[in-house]
Amino acid sequence: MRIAVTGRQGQLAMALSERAPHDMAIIPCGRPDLDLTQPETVYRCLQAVAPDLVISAAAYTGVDRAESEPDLAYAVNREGAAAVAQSVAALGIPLIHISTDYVFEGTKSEPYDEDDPPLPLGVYGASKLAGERVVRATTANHAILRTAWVYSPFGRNFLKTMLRLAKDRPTLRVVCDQVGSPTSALDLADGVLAVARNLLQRPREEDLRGTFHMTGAGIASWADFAAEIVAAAGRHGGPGAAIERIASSDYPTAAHRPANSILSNAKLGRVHGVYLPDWHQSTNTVVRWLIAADTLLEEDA
Ligand SMILES: NC(=O)C1=CN([C@@H]2O[C@H](COP(=O)(O)OP(=O)(O)OC[C@H]3O[C@@H](n4cnc5c(N)ncnc54)[C@H](OP(=O)(O)O)[C@@H]3O)[C@@H](O)[C@H]2O)C=CC1
Ligand SMILES: Cc1cn([C@H]2C[C@H](O)[C@@H](COP(=O)(O)OP(=O)(O)O[C@H]3O[C@@H](C)C(=O)[C@@H](O)[C@H]3O)O2)c(=O)[nH]c1=O
Ligand SMILES: [Mg+2]
Repeated sequence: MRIAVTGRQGQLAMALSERAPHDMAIIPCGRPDLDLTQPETVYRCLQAVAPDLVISAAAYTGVDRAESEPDLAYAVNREGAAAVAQSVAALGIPLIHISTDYVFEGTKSEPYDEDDPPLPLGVYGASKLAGERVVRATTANHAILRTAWVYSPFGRNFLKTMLRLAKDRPTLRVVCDQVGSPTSALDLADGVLAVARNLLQRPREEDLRGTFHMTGAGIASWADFAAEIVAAAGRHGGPGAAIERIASSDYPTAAHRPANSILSNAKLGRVHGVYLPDWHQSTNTVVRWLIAADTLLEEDA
């Protein structure tokens, strides 16, 4: 199976290359060959790659930056998604499109289901929701997978920020009134590839198509997640720090974020038979990986 993935250095794109089994070839497609802000490059690139399926992993992911760059956020997350969706429709192949918990307002007291009404609080979430809508309107042969709080050894993420800050500071101030499910990009890659296999092997099953939630098992506040990150760092000889639990009102940011980001993964399990592991163990795995890599770098120097 040939699988084209948009984005080269993105967390999920890197994790997909890392985790793909031998019968799946991952072909990363990125700038300048495939630029989501240049729609004509998208079809040209995907047609040349001639994949069996496309995973749309590239996106504008700067949540705070998007508030002051809405045009670019929409160009990538809506128009770029449209270009990918039109290309897969023309090629007659399935699409896996990745979306986010930030399409929700976060006021529900229970985990969000796929058919709960979205109401994004910021530009990033609104642009991603616009991308979902254009995918649904363009090709029926899709799975939209909403994930959340992605961390990995690659790219930029909260886990790496915490390890970096812990090197310089005795105390990290972290919000405790936003809850969600931290999701390792490596676990996410396994889940996405399992869905890809289902879509390719069962082309006529409509139930496998549509919108699904896919996050790590278990829940945490950002402060809980930070505490687990520094605890894992302590176990593996990394930097230590105390976590001060604060309210979102004491950590002003350009974008508002949902208080409840918890997504129900029940439909994904029932329909696709996919279950991601609990975030605690995966956090430990990623922290250990990063500290080992850092130690190697220091030995090189
Ligand atoms: N990170 C998170 O916490 C979450 C992410 N998501 C969604 O999951 C998906 C994967 O996220 P993640 O891997 O973390 O993203 P990253 O921010 O790590 O990577 C984004 C990727 O998008 C690429 N990209 C940005 N602009 C363009 C463009 N104009 N043309 C082509 N490529 C572009 C980047 O390219 P380059 O390699 O050149 O830099 C990069 O590879 C995204 O759809 C995101 O919205 C959903 C929930 C949580
Ligand atoms: C760095 C830092 C952040 N925070 C807060 C700010 C924010 O409310 C929360 C998370 O901050 P971040 O900016 O790292 O995370 P953020 O960019 O909001 O992460 C989001 O990214 C997009 C792409 C998604 O799709 C979401 O699922 C989610 O993962 O933690 C602290 O309280 N203390 C800190 O030192
Ligand atoms: Mg951020």
